[in-house]
Amino acid sequence: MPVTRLLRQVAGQMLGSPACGCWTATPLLQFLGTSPRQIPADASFHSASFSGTDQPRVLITGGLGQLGVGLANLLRKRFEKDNVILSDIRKPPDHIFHSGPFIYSDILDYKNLREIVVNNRITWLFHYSALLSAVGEANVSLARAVNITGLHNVLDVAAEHNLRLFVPSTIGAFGPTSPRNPTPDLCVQRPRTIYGVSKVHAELMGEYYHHRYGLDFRCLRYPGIISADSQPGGGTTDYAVQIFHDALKNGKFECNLKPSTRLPMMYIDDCLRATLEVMEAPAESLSMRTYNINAMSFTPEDLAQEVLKHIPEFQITYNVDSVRQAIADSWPMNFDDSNARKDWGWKHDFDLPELVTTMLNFHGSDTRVAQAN
Ligand SMILES: NC(=O)c1ccc[n+]([C@@H]2O[C@H](COP(=O)([O-])OP(=O)(O)OC[C@H]3O[C@@H](n4cnc5c(N)ncnc54)[C@H](O)[C@@H]3O)[C@@H](O)[C@H]2O)c1
Ligand SMILES: C[C@@H](O)[C@H](N)C(=O)O
Repeated sequence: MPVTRLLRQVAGQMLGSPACGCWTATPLLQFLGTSPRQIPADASFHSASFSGTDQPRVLITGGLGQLGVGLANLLRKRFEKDNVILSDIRKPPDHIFHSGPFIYSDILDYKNLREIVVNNRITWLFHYSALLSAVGEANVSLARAVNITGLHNVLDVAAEHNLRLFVPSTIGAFGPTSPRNPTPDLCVQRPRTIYGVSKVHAELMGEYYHHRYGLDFRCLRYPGIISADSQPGGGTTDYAVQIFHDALKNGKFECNLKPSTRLPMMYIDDCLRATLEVMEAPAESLSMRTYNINAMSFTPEDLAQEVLKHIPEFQITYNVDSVRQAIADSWPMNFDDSNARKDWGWKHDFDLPELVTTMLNFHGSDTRVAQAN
C-alpha cells in the first residue's frame, strides 16, 4: 500500500473519519503540527528574530547553581538588566537578589512556569535546572523527576509560547561504548548514569520538538566547567574547581579521581560566551541542534603540575571515590567540536595555563583580602 494512503488510514482512525469523505493529506499535516499541550491555533511555530531594538525577554531556570548567575550577568550586559530574570527554588543571597530580577520557579510545577512566561512576556528560556552526575546517582528518583519531567514541562511551555529554548547537555551524555578519544557529535550514546540518560533524552526530545513543532531548540554539550566565584553542584568534575581553593588555603589537595583521569574541561567565561553565541546564531547556520563544545582536556596530574608552577610547595594526594571514578572512566577524554567551529564560529579563549593563572589570581586576591581583614 502506498505510504500516503497508509498514513491517511492511520490518521483517519486516530481522528475519526471525515464526514464529507473528502479527506486529503492537509489535515494530517495539521495533525502532525499540534503540540501535546494546547497551542493557540494562530501560533507561529518558529521563534521570532530580534532586531537591534527588540531585545529578548529572558528566563533562566535553576539560576542559583554554578553557572546561572554568571549567565545572568553576561545576558544583562547584552540585553539590559530588567530583560533577564533569574529563577530557582532556593532563596537567593542578598547580592544576587539585588543585582536584577529574581523569581521563584519550580520546573516541576507546569502552571507556575507558564504563569511566569506569560506574565513576563518571556521569549528566550535558558533551562539550567538539573541534578548533576554524582548527586543524581545518590538520588535517582529526584534526578529523574527534575531532569526528565522538568524538561518535559519546559519543552511544552516553550512550544506553546513560541520561545527560543537553550538546554545544556554534557560530556556525561556519552558512555563506555562511545568513542572516547575524540568523541564526535554523532556516535553511540549509552551513558550509565541517570544524569547522562536524562541528557540524551533532553537532546532527543528537543530535536524532536524542533522537527515536529518547529521549536527553536538549541543545545550545547558542555565539558566540566571551572568557575572562580561559584561552587559546583555535585558533579564528577568538581575536583577541578576545589583544587584551587585548597591549594591557596592549605597548600594541599586530596583528589577523588585517579591521577591519570583525562576529561574535557572549560573555563566558565568560554562556556557562557558559547551559550550566548549559539543562541544568537542565525538559524540557517545551525546544521545541527546539539553541538559538542571544547576547550582543553587534562588529568588531575596535569592540573597539579600547572598549579605547582605558581605554588611550588603545593601537594596533591589521591583518595579515589569509586562512584565518581566509574563515571569519569566512561566519559569522553577529548571532545571533537569541529562542527561548532565550522557552523557558528566557536573558538575558546582559555587553555590550561590561562585557566590556572586566572583561577589562582581570583582566589589569591580573595585570600589576600581575607587575611588583611
Ligand atoms: N557545571 C558543569 O560543569 C556542567 C557541565 C555540563 C553541563 N552542565 C549543565 O548546565 C546546567 C547548569 O549546571 P550547574 O552546574 O549550574 O548546576 P547546579 O547543580 O549548580 O545548579 C542546578 C540548579 O537547579 C536548581 N533546581 C533543582 N531542582 C529544581 C526545580 N525543581 N526547579 C527549579 N530549579 C531546580 C537547583 O536549586 C540549583 O540551583 C545543568 O543543566 C547542567 O547539567 C553543567
Ligand atoms: C560534566 C558535568 O556535566 C558536570 N560537571 C558533572 O560532572 O556532572
